[in-house]
Amino acid sequence: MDKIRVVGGNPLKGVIPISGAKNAALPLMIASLLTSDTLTLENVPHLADVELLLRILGNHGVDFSVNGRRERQDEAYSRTIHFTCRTIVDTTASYDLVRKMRASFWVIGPLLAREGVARVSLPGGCAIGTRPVDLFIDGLAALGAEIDIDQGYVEAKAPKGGLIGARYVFPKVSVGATHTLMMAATLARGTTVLENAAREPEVVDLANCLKAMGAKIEGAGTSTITIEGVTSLSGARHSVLPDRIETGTYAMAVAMTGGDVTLQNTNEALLASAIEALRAAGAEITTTESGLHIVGHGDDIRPVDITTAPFPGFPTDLQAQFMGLMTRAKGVSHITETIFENRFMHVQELARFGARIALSGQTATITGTQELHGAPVMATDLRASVSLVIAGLAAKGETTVGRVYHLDRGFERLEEKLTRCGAEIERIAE
Ligand SMILES: CC(=O)N[C@H]1[C@@H](OP(=O)(O)OP(=O)(O)OC[C@H]2O[C@@H](n3ccc(=O)[nH]c3=O)[C@H](O)[C@@H]2O)O[C@H](CO)[C@@H](O)[C@@H]1O
Ligand SMILES: C=C(OP(=O)(O)O)C(=O)O
Repeated sequence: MDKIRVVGGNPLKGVIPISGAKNAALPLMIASLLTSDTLTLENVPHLADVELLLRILGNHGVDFSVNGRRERQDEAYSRTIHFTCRTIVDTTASYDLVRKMRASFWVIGPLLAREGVARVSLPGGCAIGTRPVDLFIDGLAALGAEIDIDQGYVEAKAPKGGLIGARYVFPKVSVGATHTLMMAATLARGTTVLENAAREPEVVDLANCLKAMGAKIEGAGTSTITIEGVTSLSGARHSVLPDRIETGTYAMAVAMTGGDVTLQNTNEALLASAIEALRAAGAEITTTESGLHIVGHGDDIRPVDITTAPFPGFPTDLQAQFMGLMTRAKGVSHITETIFENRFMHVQELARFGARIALSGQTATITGTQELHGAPVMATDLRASVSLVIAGLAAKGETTVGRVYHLDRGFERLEEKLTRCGAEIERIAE
């Protein structure tokens, strides 16, 4: 199993191109199941989750072809992928594949909408909480689907004539259930109104792509989304939006190492709450023509309290990285996690660097220390693992991070991007 070796102490300096967002690319790829025409997606990141979803979609009957492109060294490796699903050949998504990635469960919406039937294994994904699927089941049932759970599979059947538009109020904000119900409703008869819907930029990106395919959707980006069903969708060409979590992660790495970096192909509006927290911590952040310029003061980080919340709140996917930053703050900070009940697995690993963190319920209290020391640590999930890499960049001495397959799920060319900014980081094959 590969490891990442980091020797800390170098401030990051240079340019980092931001890739297309994993969490937008996945639902966009799934949308290809809704049409027999070709959906072309540009700026698709090269990640393990994307490759796995290509396999899953292939099993359902999606043909795809990939064009790679990288014109300049400082550009992200941007891929354009053409997806064509002339007919759905299998409406079952198996345990073997779906258990590896939460988002693969979302195929249930398009399969049901287009074929009237779907059998999808209960999902897996990062072990950051129990992550039930009750909202998907209740929402699809509101659209008229009959749903059973049998042997770990959700079996869904649409009424004769297809799903029927309805009003559904999410009892809790869910990104995945919003994506899934929005996709399902595009081909339902009549109007669907989703209330208390997720407002994440990835939901807006999916809605924009679905609209380009002929769907009638209003209100994406607000908590009420209205979808008027159409009889069929066509192909389209769409570019995946920039990865706001990758943006925030590198911004925090720069703040923590006291660097000076331009993040290209991204924008502040995607992560305003995280930028506000970074500024409060002392990082200087300005908007450039095509991205953000960050200057960090690694020995002068101010403590900042944050609480994670659905967009536009502070993203849970940046919580671990912000905790890494706070371990070097001059004072005490508090981080409260409200989205996932078990998303503090990085705490015991950060402690190996000499960080002082106390946990009480859903709140971590971090007492900053000026000096972190490199250590062997273990990645536990995607965002936790990158918090260990950035702590390693700021620590004195050598760090090795085990189980890097977590990182490969969501960070495109991490070592390359960091090396080009002066970091001493390499992958060791074992
Ligand atoms: C691939 C992808 O885009 N993953 C993101 C997505 O995950 P994902 O879509 O899985 O997260 P959700 O927004 O659904 O989860 C939010 C909360 O709702 C709960 N819930 C969700 C569905 C349900 O049926 N019942 C229920 O109780 C979850 O357990 C969690 O406590 O949004 C999360 C929250 O921003 C991010 O951390 C993930 O990176
Ligand atoms: C938690 C994440 O992914 P998933 O929802 O696929 O587990 C993530 O992207 O941080």
